[in-house]
Amino acid sequence: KDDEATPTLYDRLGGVAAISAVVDQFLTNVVGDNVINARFAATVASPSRTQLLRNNLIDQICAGAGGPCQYKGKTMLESHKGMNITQAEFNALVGDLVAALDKFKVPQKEKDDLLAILGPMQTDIVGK
Ligand code: HEM
Repeated sequence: KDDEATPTLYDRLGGVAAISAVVDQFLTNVVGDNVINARFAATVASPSRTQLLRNNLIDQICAGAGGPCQYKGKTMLESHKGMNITQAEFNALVGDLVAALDKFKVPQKEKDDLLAILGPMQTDIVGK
């Protein structure tokens, strides 16, 4: 029966409102993270650009988790090409995301499931 099906990660995370709150905390963490915040200086200096990144991240996580959103941004390869992002920078960003998930007490299973969606994107982001 439908209502006995395993809920999607989207539902288990708490829907788009909960995802938006995590993304906002994540962006706050990134801005305070000296390992990577210089990468986002131009973004943070522009409210419209910050807004676009926020919306793209929410849509990306919502859609990846099986929610009713559509990611409208560039591919991960396109958006990070030419940046030469290091593994250490990638790990720092993931750490900022985990800290945001922890702040909202997202359970280990849901953290693992989300990181399993985002982790493989590393191949299109690091060293490009
Ligand atoms: C799993 C890891 C990551 C994900 C899911 C991710 C996701 C995204 C998304 C959705 C965008 C917007 C694409 C668009 O504008 O169409 C973006 C842009 C960007 N990302 Fe990442 N990213 C990741 C890792 C990183 C890392 C490690 C860095 C650098 C330390 C980084 C730096 C940037 C920058 C500077 C932009 C451009 C923002 C702007 O247009 O103002 N990303 N990323």
